[in-house]
Amino acid sequence: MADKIKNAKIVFVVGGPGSGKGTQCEKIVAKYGYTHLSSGDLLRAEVASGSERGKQLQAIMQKGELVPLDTVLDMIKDAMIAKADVSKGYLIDGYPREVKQGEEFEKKIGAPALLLYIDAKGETMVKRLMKRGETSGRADDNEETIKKRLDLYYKATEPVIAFYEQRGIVRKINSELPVDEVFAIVEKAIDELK
Ligand SMILES: Nc1nc2c(ncn2[C@@H]2O[C@H](COP(=O)(O)OP(=O)(O)OP(=O)(O)O)[C@@H](O)[C@H]2O)c(=O)[nH]1
Ligand SMILES: O=c1ccn([C@@H]2O[C@H](COP(=O)(O)OP(=O)(O)O)[C@@H](O)[C@H]2O)c(=O)[nH]1
Ligand SMILES: [Mg+2]
Repeated sequence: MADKIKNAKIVFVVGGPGSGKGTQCEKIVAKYGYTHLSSGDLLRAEVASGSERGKQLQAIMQKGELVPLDTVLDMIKDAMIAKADVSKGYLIDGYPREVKQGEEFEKKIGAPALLLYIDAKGETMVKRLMKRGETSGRADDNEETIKKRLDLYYKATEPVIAFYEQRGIVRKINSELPVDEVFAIVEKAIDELK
C-alpha cells in the first residue's frame, strides 16, 4: 500500500518547540490543500485514546523526551496511506526529530522535496510556549519540560537541518516576524515546488 504515496509531494516542517510549525502548517493547508500531519498531534491523539500504548507515550512526552522512532514512523505512515487518494501533498510537521528518523522515513516512505526550517530564537520559543501553556492544556507546556524540549532540539534536531542542507532542499524561514509576514516567505518556498 505504500506504493500509493511513493510519488507524493512531501514537505518536512522542522523547527524548535513553539517556533510556529503548527501555525504555518494551518495556513499552508488553507491555501494549498496539503494534508497536515503533526507527529506530536498524532502522539497526543494516541494518548487521548487512553490505550496502553498511549499511557507509555504520555510518560515520555511529559518528560520532553523522544518516543521510539518506529512508533512515530508507523503512525505517520498509516495516516499518509489513509489520505493517499485525496492528498495533494503532505506536510510532515515536527518530524524528523533526529537524523536517523529521516533516514528511516526515506527507506519506508520516500524522500522529501522540501524542508521548511522554521527558525526563532530560544528565548522567543520559551516565551511563546509559556503563553500557550496558559490555555493549551498540553502537559508539556511547562517551564521544566520546555527547557528539556529545547535542549533536545538543539542536540538532536538541528543536525537534521545540516543533513538536508547538503541536498539543497532546506528553506530557512525567520519566524520572529508576525504570522502573515512569515507566511509570505513560506508561500514562496511552496510555490517553488510546483
Ligand atoms: N509573532 C509570532 N508568533 C507566533 C508565530 N507562530 C506562532 N506564534 C505563536 O507561538 C505559539 C506556538 O506556535 P505553534 O504553531 O503552536 O508552534 P509549534 O512549532 O507547532 O510548537 P509545538 O506544537 O510545540 O511543536 C502560538 O501559540 C502562537 O501564538 C509567528 O510567526 N509570529
Ligand atoms: O517525532 C516525534 C514527535 C514528537 N515526539 C514527542 O512529542 C512531544 C511534542 O511534540 P510536538 O512536535 O508537538 O512539540 P514540540 O516538541 O515541537 O514542542 C515531544 O516533546 C516528544 O516527546 C516524539 O517523541 N517524536
Ligand atoms: Mg505543533
